[in-house]
Amino acid sequence: MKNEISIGLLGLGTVGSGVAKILQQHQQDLHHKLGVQVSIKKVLVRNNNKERLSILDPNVFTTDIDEILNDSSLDIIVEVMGGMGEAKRAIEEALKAGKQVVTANKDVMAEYGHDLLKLADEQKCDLFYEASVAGGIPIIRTLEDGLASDRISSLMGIVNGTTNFILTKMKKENMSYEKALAEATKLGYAEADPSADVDGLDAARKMVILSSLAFSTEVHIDDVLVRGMSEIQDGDLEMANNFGYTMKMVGSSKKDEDGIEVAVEPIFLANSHPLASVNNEFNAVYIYGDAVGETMLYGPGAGSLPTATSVVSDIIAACRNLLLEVNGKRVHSAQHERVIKPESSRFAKYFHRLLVKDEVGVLSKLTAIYSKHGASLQSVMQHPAAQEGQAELVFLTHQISRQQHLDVLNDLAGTASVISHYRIEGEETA
Ligand SMILES: NC(=O)C1=CN([C@@H]2O[C@H](COP(=O)(O)OP(=O)(O)OC[C@H]3O[C@@H](n4cnc5c(N)ncnc54)[C@H](OP(=O)(O)O)[C@@H]3O)[C@@H](O)[C@H]2O)C=CC1
Ligand SMILES: N[C@@H](CC=O)C(=O)O
Ligand code: NA
Repeated sequence: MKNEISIGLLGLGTVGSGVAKILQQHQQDLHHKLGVQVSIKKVLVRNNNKERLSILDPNVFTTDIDEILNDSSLDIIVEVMGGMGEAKRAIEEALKAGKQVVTANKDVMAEYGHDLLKLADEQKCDLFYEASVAGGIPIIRTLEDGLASDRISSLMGIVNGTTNFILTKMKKENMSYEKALAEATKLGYAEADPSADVDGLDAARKMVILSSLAFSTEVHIDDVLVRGMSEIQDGDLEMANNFGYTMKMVGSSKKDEDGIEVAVEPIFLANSHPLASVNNEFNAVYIYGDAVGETMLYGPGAGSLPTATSVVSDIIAACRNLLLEVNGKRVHSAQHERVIKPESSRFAKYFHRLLVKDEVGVLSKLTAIYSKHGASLQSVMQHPAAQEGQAELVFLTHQISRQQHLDVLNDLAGTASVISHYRIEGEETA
């Protein structure tokens, strides 16, 4: 019977330092819960001249990743380096060496997760990745265990803390986009390359992970429609508010008889929707299951200690499995064939903001385009444009297919310039 479980920690940055703090400061709690000592035996750092966490033994640090991966005395490898190539190799090598792996790396799990989970199954090892999506929120475990009995038909999530922080500051404090991004970066929310956050790729990777789990299907990153923060134009946030909506960067996944659709984009979200009140770096995932109905998980999606709680929760799960000798018992093979919906089968309401010449006949030309594509209009509004002789027109459609939406935008080109356009989710309050 083991009386100590040894950890190799790859990376001591925002998340890694949080993991070290929790493991060191909660030693007694962990010993009580597990009946064994959980010890950090090796820590990978980039160089030895940086100041180190004083709570760690100075002898644990190394700059040689293979010293850790080849150390047969280590039971669990915790990958919190970030990035792709080196992190993926480390996870692979650790699994092949029969070690349990915990990672926070949504980049690797989105791109290579299906194969790595199969390798974990073959090696009878645990590969846990709770922290990879929605930081401190136990969404992976909820989908794998809590809702395992249900059939999930849709997910909608605010799963990127950086962009949610930016949109909150822009709306509530009238802060500039640039200042809000700089603040999110300083607070440790943003990726090493923040373009992954603001261009939507970070959220897209998380939606791949969530959708694959929720629909038991091998969803790929290329299946995700991604639109980033650059789509948002001056005045859009205020316009959303005027119509009873809040702009949010939302990841959404739906599955029905026509297949799966996954998207990450800025949308108009009805103020009455629970996700509309999720602010700052907080995340939330709103799930609809056939049996459970609507349920939502909410919490910090980024930050050192919140994310580290998910990493340590996975470490505890791996420790428990080690002590019971049941590691690698989760079956990860996808149950369903991957069928991705065509644009013509994806339905939503849309917001179109157009700039037109302020002259007679323009409106009838535009409405003719909508009717040509069978796109039913809920409302049309005109606003003064900045430039003399021009006007802004806003069209809100009823539920139309994405194909109709794209066809209308394409035909508008001759009569109007499209300032911005967004999907609308939820019913705005009257
Ligand atoms: N920050 C957050 O809130 C969240 C982060 N994550 C994920 O957690 C992981 C870690 O993120 P985070 O802690 O924020 O990132 P950081 O950049 O803060 O930390 C990564 C650490 O790993 C070190 N490192 C990277 N590669 C190597 C290497 N080859 N050899 C030695 N050291 C290396 C870095 O050193 P150096 O600084 O010298 O480059 C750095 O100290 C990422 O996958 C991220 O996506 C997930 C959820 C939330
Ligand atoms: N950069 C990410 C960190 C957590 O995954 C985010 O902003 O959510
Ligand atoms: Na999580």
